Amino acid sequence: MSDQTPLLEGVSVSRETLGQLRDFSALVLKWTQKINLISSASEEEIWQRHILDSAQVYAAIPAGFSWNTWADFGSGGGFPGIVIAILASETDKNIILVESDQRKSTFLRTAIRTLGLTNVRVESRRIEDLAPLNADVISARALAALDMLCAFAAPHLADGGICLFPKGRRAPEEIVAARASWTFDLHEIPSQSGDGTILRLEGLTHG
Ligand SMILES: C[S@@+](CC[C@H](N)C(=O)[O-])C[C@H]1O[C@@H](n2cnc3c(N)ncnc32)[C@H](O)[C@@H]1O
Repeated sequence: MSDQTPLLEGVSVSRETLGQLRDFSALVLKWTQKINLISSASEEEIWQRHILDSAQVYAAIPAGFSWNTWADFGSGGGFPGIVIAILASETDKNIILVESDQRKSTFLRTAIRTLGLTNVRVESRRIEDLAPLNADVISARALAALDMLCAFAAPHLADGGICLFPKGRRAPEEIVAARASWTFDLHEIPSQSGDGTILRLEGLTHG
């Protein structure tokens, strides 16, 4: 394996992986001119606000936690799902991207093909219509409020599975609202790329 370059705290990547992240970033910038994949379109911004922001979701996996299947809900332009697939591309793990918008799903499949990723597939349908995924990790960025994310995730979590949800300033209110219907152990991991938090939920159950 080639030398590792630090991407952010807890994540170092090979030169090949760094190249794939750059290629993906260029692909998003190209496609976002036609379909609205991200709000900010400058090259510098995409790296900080989207690539690194997604990479830190990967870094939020607890040390020693063993996983095989990661599902990313509402993947949109591939954040964090494609970034996770790139970071895990040198492992034997499986990533599932769930995205209901057909044009975005087409983009995701194009990115997977262009980057030569073999560890990731797209479910082009609504989360509500999925058969149980039995995922060890479920992520979702900018998809819904926390109580709704819990409802989306619960049927698809494997025993001992965890959720990773990046959140902004409204996190405290969303946590209170979610606790009215859901029980979970919560770890709040400060963002390295902005002023948000990654919420890590363990032991999610209804009630
Ligand atoms: C605001 S975008 C966020 C995209 C990406 N996660 C990001 O952070 O850049 C939300 C995405 O979720 C998708 N989406 C919304 N509701 C969904 C559902 N019920 N099932 C599957 N995808 C959904 C939308 O099509 C959209 O692409």
